[in-house]
Amino acid sequence: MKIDGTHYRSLWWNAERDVLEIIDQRWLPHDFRVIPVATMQDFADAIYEMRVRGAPLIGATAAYGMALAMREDPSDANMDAAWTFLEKTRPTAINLRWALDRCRAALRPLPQGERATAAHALAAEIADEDVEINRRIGAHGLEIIREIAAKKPAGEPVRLLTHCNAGWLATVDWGTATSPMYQAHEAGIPLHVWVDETRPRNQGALTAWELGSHGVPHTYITDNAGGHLMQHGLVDMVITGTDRTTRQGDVCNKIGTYLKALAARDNGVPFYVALPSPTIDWTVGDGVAEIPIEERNAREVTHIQGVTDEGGIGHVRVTPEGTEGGNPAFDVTPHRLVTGLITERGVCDASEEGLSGLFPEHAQAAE
Ligand SMILES: CSC[C@H]1O[C@H](OP(=O)(O)O)[C@H](O)[C@@H]1O
Repeated sequence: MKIDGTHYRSLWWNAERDVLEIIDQRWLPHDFRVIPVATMQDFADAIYEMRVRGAPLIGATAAYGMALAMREDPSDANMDAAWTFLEKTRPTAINLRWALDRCRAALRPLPQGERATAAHALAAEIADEDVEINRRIGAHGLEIIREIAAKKPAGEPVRLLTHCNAGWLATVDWGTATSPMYQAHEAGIPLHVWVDETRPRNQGALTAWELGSHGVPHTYITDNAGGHLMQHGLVDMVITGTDRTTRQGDVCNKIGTYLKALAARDNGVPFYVALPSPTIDWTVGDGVAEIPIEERNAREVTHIQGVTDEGGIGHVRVTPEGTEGGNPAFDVTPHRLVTGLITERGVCDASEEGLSGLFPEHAQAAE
């Protein structure tokens, strides 16, 4: 992703300072701050406080956290302690556990003296893989956008609606839902993106910041406007990310996604989900019944963050003093409402057959 002409990933290893550096997303879009992640507590805070956020980016961050743990103490006991310490930071995005499990499986068989080097290499590999997975998702999603564009008068934009930020900032690079947008834009296909604000943390502002940096036309809308826009034929396609998709294609994503899917179905608008395979939880069938939904601090709902008149970043309370807030951070869209899953291996139906067709190695393992 380019920021003022400079390419950035969302996290990177600073070899000179021998430390992981991240973009601290808590202050975006108003303030671009890069911070080091130097201790295990820094890693836990970075994930829980959403300094880094987004399922794939959380996974890559956790892998670097395991690498730090192996530098500090490469014992089995510390590996398990690091796994537990990091895994408990956020319960819903499966990429966190996926990355920690992958690290532990790769490191456990190694002599302790080799673990720190191997862990660091694996974290870098997971980050690089994420970039390539998302690039491929973009290429497959581009073809869907291209098909929609071909049916429109020349020059008329393809109108996409997206919820939350499944963008470059939610991954190491490209984004998942935004990758097809970036690639379509670069291919010269006219786009217009309706960007859901996505209360309560307003990750839509991150998406607006990204799209603006990339020159993609967009409009920031309230979460409740999408159904109206679809009713009036102003949306050609909905595309979102996911934090965990089950083997039968149920999609867990930011709270409010389910409502968008319902409106899309009611208005005949295709609803696609950009799905990197590490976000598939092959152990879960029924997402509504089985996926743990993170309940975050009510202050995220009772207050809102923004730039104050003095130019600083502050919070204001939007509710009466003493009003209780409820803050489930995700919901689950049943696979019946999903038009298709855009993975790095291609597009498939949101079904066990669809996913096992693209990922037979997992289907066989489950038998
Ligand atoms: C590419 S996955 C992004 C996914 O993660 C977001 O959640 P959060 O901002 O709480 O980490 C949101 O659900 C996005 O769709």
